[in-house]
Amino acid sequence: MEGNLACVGAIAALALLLCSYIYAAWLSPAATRRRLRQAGFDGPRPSFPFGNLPEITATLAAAANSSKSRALPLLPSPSNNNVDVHAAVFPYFARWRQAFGKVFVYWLGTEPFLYVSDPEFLKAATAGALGKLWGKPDVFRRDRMPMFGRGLVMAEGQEWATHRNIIAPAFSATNLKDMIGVMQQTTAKMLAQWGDAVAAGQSIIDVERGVVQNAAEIIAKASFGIGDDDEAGARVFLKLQAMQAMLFQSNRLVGVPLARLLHVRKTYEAWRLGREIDALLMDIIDARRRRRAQQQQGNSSKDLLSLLLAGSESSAGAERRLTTRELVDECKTFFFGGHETTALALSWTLLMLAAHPEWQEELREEVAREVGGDADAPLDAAALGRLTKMGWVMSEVLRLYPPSPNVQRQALEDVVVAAEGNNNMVVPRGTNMWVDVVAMHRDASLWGEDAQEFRPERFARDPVQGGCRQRMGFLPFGFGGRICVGRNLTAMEYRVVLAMLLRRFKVSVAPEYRHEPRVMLSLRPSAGIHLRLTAL
Ligand code: HEM
Repeated sequence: MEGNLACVGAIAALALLLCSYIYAAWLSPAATRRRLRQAGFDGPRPSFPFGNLPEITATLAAAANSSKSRALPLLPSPSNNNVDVHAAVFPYFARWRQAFGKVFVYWLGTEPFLYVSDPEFLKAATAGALGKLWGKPDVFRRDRMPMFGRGLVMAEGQEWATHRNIIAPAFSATNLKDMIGVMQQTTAKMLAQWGDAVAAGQSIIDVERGVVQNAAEIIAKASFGIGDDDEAGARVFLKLQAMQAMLFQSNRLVGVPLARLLHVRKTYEAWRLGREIDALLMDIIDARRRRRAQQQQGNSSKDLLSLLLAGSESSAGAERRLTTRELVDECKTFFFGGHETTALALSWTLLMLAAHPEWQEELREEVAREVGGDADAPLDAAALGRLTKMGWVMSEVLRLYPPSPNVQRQALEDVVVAAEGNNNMVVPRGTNMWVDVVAMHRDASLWGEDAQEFRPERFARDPVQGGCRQRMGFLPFGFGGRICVGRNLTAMEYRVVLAMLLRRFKVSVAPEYRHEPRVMLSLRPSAGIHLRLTAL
């Protein structure tokens, strides 16, 4: 009798599981699809359970197969003016945009995505009070957990607001000034290595590789004060890099039900490495807390971790202290969110300056004028702040090659978007939004006929928007309350590294460089950026 009851119980539990699976994987997406169609959103036809992933994969494979002939010209020429980076990195979006316009719906597995490359629509859907109706997509949360944990990038609601209030002040101009020394010291090491290579006759350098490694070291030192001779720090740094490499390789079927089962080994590996990193960071943080307590606030460290510890203990941030666990996640967030993005901005800049020697010379002159020519003298924040032309160049590079090529949201509630002619459109709760930053940044209807060209002077006329015809058309750091918290740190690091480099070397494009930008989380070169360096 008891055996029968247990059997019935197990069958009922299984049936319940099956029903909830059918609801989540099939019925609920089908209802959302109907509602999106009724609201007037068109798009390519999805199939169950992969959505539009097969078409995305096939388009990318076709592009990769013909990649030998697909290198783009760096500059348009009479024989080849196909400089359309957007079509090269997102061929499927480029095709769907032609068919369905700048706003449409596509599906990753059973997850609906509202594709947006129209700044007017974006404003109508997110401005003012509507901003609160959008959170971060659940579908990416699990995949990104090993990198960001519950850090600021992933936090929601009151939790996010509390963390942001404690973290934002750490990135103030005054605090960042104290990090210039670390940036200068680390960069000097990289430049010395390049100098040795050039002196030994190896003048062609993959600058992307060096700049990424340099940025990783800077962020590790700036975030949690890891010194060159710090053993625990060095271990955590190597493991963070290993985790980055591993997550990078796993090409997951986002949104496809049960697809995680295909990646059990990688998921386990990421989890194991994640636990090791967490344990090392916890030790570092606990030791720092103890040191702070002994020195009674007299700690001389000026890294982000110290500032967060101080911020979460001071009266200004007294709503709540960040726990050690939360601090671990924030340190990881700074590492994964902060170094590669900054390094890519710098790498693409070096390429642009190599291809536009007149701008390279302009910046070199500006550095000599404002910062001085002594390569060993300490840099100061005021002088770096006067590098106006360098600021235009940074904005123009972030426009043409935004390291974060998209921004994502998910509707926490039904969102009513006011459309033309009083036709309100309802975006159903749970719908994800994919803002195609690359498409908007290269749209001739927003930027003019020279949209594909490198013209930093557009930011001389309009330093904030670069002359973009719509307010939300330039979004290298995202938008709204969730705009990148680290953008001032990036601006500072960019100026330090570029000023030091331009004083020491001239750069030109090496014959082996192939211009094949691609997207793997970030917008990056396919095989490094090879430049010829000439010592000055
Ligand atoms: C060129 C460099 C960088 C780029 C292009 C970039 C881009 C972005 C973008 C697009 C977002 C999402 C904004 C949104 O959802 O609307 C973001 C958020 C964020 N970034 Fe950056 N970022 C850069 C540098 C950094 C640095 C140096 C750090 C820290 C050290 C950092 C930390 C963060 C954090 C913590 C968030 C989450 C903010 C929140 O949700 O409140 N980023 N960044």
